[in-house]
Amino acid sequence: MTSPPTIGVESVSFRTSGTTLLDDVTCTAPAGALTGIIGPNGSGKTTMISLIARWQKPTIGRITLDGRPVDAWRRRDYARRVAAVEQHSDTELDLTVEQVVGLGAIPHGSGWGSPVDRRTDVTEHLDALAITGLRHRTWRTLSGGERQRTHVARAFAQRSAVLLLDEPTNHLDPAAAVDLLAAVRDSHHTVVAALHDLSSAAMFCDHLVVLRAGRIVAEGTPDEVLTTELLADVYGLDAEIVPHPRTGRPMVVVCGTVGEERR
Ligand SMILES: Nc1ncnc2c1ncn2[C@@H]1O[C@H](COP(=O)(O)OP(=O)(O)OP(=O)(O)O)[C@@H](O)[C@H]1O
Repeated sequence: MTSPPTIGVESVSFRTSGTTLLDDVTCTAPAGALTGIIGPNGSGKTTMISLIARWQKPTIGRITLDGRPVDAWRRRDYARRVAAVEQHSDTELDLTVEQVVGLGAIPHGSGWGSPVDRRTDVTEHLDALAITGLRHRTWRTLSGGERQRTHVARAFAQRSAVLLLDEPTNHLDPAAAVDLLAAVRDSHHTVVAALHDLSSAAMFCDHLVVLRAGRIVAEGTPDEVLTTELLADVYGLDAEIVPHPRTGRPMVVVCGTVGEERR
């Protein structure tokens, strides 16, 4: 794996079908860190991931890896450098878990069903996501959470420097969600993850970017960003931020919602 880059989003706007989905967004995902993109439904998190993944192009502005614009890479080289897991990614083919994870190596030219070192590689990623026991299970027999973990193992197998994850803890039970985010955080990728769960964002992210209606509202460490005022303003949540009794990291304690007048 090459060294993880810093991702720069520079004055990016994205418009489609006459609608502005992102409006003059500037933010950074620091190298080797886990950056969480948070914000209410429809605030532009998936759009941001799709632009960094190069699935769509910004209408204005640019996105860079270590200062180099993302469109400067050939498609195959970019696929080696950046692995992405979509929110509703699925596969039509009824592959086994081992084969799906092996698909991650395709940008490197080896594909699945190949030699012993590839099997070892796949085993390592199955272990990291605690799905070794599912190795020979076929896709259609997997639960939502098992599919999600398989997709992340596939992204690990891509041996890229950047991981883009759209709601990676979707479908996961609490322990599986914690294990997945811990594995991602410890993976030494530059990670950008769209997250809904504020407790997970507070616990695992090094850096947070907050979106509302396609605009950046705040950016910084969880300590800097997660405040009672911000959660009331952006989400309409009545919440307290208290230090975690063991780690000291901020913890979001939701008490209810606030009235319209406070938003
Ligand atoms: N092709 C499109 N044309 C018009 N509007 C779109 C299009 N695609 C997405 N949108 C709108 O853009 C906004 C941002 O969508 P996006 O999926 O990026 O939000 P999100 O923050 O990921 O939402 P969620 O948390 O619900 O997944 C939403 O209001 C969505 O309805």
